[in-house]
Amino acid sequence: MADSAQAQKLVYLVTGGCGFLGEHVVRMLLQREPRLGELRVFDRHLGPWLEELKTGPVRVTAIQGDVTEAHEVAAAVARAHVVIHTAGLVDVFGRASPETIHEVNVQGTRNVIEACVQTGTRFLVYTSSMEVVGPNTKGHPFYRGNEDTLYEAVHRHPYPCSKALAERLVLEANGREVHGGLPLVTCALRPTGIYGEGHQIMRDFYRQGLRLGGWLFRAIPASVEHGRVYVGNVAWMHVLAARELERRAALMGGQVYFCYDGSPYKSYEDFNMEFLGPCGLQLVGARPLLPYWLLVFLAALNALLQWLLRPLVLYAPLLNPYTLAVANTTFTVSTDKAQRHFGYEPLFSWEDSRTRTILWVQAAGSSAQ
Ligand SMILES: NC(=O)C1=CN([C@@H]2O[C@H](COP(=O)(O)OP(=O)(O)OC[C@H]3O[C@@H](n4cnc5c(N)ncnc54)[C@H](O)[C@@H]3O)[C@@H](O)[C@H]2O)C=CC1
Ligand SMILES: C[C@H](CCCC(C)(C)O)[C@H]1CC[C@H]2[C@@H]3[C@H](O)CC4=CC(=O)CC[C@]4(C)[C@H]3CC[C@]12C
Repeated sequence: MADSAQAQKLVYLVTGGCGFLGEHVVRMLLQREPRLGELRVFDRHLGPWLEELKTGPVRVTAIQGDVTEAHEVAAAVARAHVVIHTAGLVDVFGRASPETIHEVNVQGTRNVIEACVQTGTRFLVYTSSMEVVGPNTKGHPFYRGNEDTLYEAVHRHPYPCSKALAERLVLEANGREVHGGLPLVTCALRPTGIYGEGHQIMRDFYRQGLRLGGWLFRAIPASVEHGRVYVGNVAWMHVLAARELERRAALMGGQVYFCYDGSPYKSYEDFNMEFLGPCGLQLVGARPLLPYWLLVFLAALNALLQWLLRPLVLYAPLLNPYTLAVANTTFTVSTDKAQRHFGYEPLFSWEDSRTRTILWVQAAGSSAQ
């Protein structure tokens, strides 16, 4: 990736490239990375849509593999210039065991780092999460904070614990000598709640609203702000960070960046209504319909039922003590660090992001009828 080799075509690897974010990163690279020569898409479950990408000018290599298998990761990383590591087990509902979440998110990330070191890949962008910071177990608000905001990050849930550990591994690996003698350059991007085309929870809320005759019921006070960011902008930020890591290695290496764009600050439910409203749903209640103590009780009941039923069936509803705490705690970011460090500007305006998401919800909803 030296200046003298401007014309050199680069090999990129995207782990988790068939997930919600990963697919957008893959498509964004193909559209907006002129130096791309080969794109390797690594995932445990490959999507059929990859086939259509194989007919374009860039060589697209689909690799079915598991990040917890070090040899599979090493084979995929070999001779890649850049790795974008988005693969992860996103589970805050108790579907997977804490051990599995740790294995995929922490050991999987360790495998990616070691593969870079062994094979001589120098540039690694890691998809971290706002959850690395908070909300913490004490429910402290994080109001329009940035990467330097002091906040007591206390985690107990396996998902944020695993993301925090993995992020630390990635940042500590910055500067390690890779095969060939040059230093590894790493950075971590921390999206807040991502929305956009492919967002399964949004689709589930839409279907639930349709089942309830077009109504959704407010559970969280409108005053609780929740940070959200459009998937296209998160993908764009990954592409830009990956592109700039070499030129700005001294500045960007070992750094974290929140993902942000022009999406408005709103409560989780009011924000969802920006898309679900135009699709015909209504949110009932200016205030939560149930008292908070009752939600806490129901969340605890769900947790108990999940535990009791586990030997028989997987019971994993949206409401549990952890999701309630996250949804009910203000967490919003306000920063320009990515702009200052690598020239990031959102590619999609809020209006574009909103329109694209509405069209997707409508299509996803009608295909479910
Ligand atoms: N969805 C969100 O709101 C946020 C997500 N993130 C992070 O973004 C990344 C992507 O998340 P999403 O796209 O939402 O999730 P997703 O579940 O849609 O995508 C994750 C992808 O990783 C793959 N994967 C899982 N385990 C694997 C394994 N053992 N080996 C290989 N591939 C494996 C899955 O098959 C899937 O395609 C994750 O690292 C997540 O922690 C961060 C902040 C917010
Ligand atoms: C499922 C929650 C909303 C339901 C609340 C209820 C039952 C009261 O209506 C979601 C609220 C906030 C979401 C999380 C947040 O966006 C931050 C995240 C970051 C990640 O890295 C992964 C996903 C998530 C934890 C996200 C998960 C769903 C919510 C808890």
